[in-house]
Amino acid sequence: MSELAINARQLSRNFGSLKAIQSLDLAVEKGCIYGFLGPNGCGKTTAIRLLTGLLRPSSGSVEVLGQQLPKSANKLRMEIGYMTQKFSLYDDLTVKENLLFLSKIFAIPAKQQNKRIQALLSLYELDTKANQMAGSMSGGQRQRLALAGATIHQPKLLFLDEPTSAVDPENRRNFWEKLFELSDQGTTILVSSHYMDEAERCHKLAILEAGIKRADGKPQQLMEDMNAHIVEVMADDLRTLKQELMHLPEVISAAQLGARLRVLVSKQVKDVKQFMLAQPSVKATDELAIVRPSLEDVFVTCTGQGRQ
Ligand SMILES: Nc1ncnc2c1ncn2[C@@H]1O[C@H](COP(=O)(O)OP(=O)(O)OP(=O)(O)O)[C@@H](O)[C@H]1O
Repeated sequence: MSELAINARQLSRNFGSLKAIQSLDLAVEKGCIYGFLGPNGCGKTTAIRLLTGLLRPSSGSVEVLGQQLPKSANKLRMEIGYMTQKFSLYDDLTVKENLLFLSKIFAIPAKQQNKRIQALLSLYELDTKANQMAGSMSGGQRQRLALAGATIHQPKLLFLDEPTSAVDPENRRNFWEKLFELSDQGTTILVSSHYMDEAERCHKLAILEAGIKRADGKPQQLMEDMNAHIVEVMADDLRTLKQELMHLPEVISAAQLGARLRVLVSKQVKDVKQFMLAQPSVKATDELAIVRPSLEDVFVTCTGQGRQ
């Protein structure tokens, strides 16, 4: 087995009576991009804060880069990078000043600071922005600066909390290119997201709901192991059909996608076409197609979101 960058056992954190994280077991292999996928409030930030040593667990244990948390939190600070959900740099400092400030915090020797900053400015395409106030940059530029800041000390392990929630698809794609480059160089990355396409790019991921890990594994494996058939139906009255289907215990979810209804049916049903044709709103002439699962289907199946 590969070495683990993160090894959490039965990790829990309560806030009063709220169980924000419950009995989380997590094994993140070194060099991997690991995703936390889940809706708002499911505990992604809390889990990240526990894994960075910023928050103490109510119970359970965490080992990060071979060291116990929270005991070794200070020592680990130099080995991990953390890009928080909100832009955490200074709006009223220039791009270069922000990086210079961070290089001092992370005790980069004075002689190396300039070289490291220039390398980051070039890598994150910020050369022409070096003297611009961070507060006046676009969302994509701020995000690249935040990543430059989080990696200034070349951490072995990088935590990114919903890093692309405020940027357009092209900037998101570019950002992921940078993450793959970091991963290729051996950095382990744990990234939280609620975007399915983003989760699909991860080597492995965990699906969280209400503080509980509902599933984990490689995205492809999670899709292959799904305990549901997926049928797309083209019928005249999709709204009525949807209402009809949602009353059936075998139906996990039904979502309209343009002119089709995408229906997830439990694998307890052996012949899913026959099952669909037995519904009053489905006619024998309606188009029915069994399709391959997506990560969103996995998510809906293991969190019960489709029934809400
Ligand atoms: N310091 C705190 N005190 C009390 N409750 C908290 C605290 N931090 C988090 N919580 C609660 O714990 C739950 C999980 O919050 P968390 O921020 O970890 O979720 P999240 O998945 O990161 O959400 P989002 O995607 O909206 O950032 C929420 O119900 C939140 O209100």
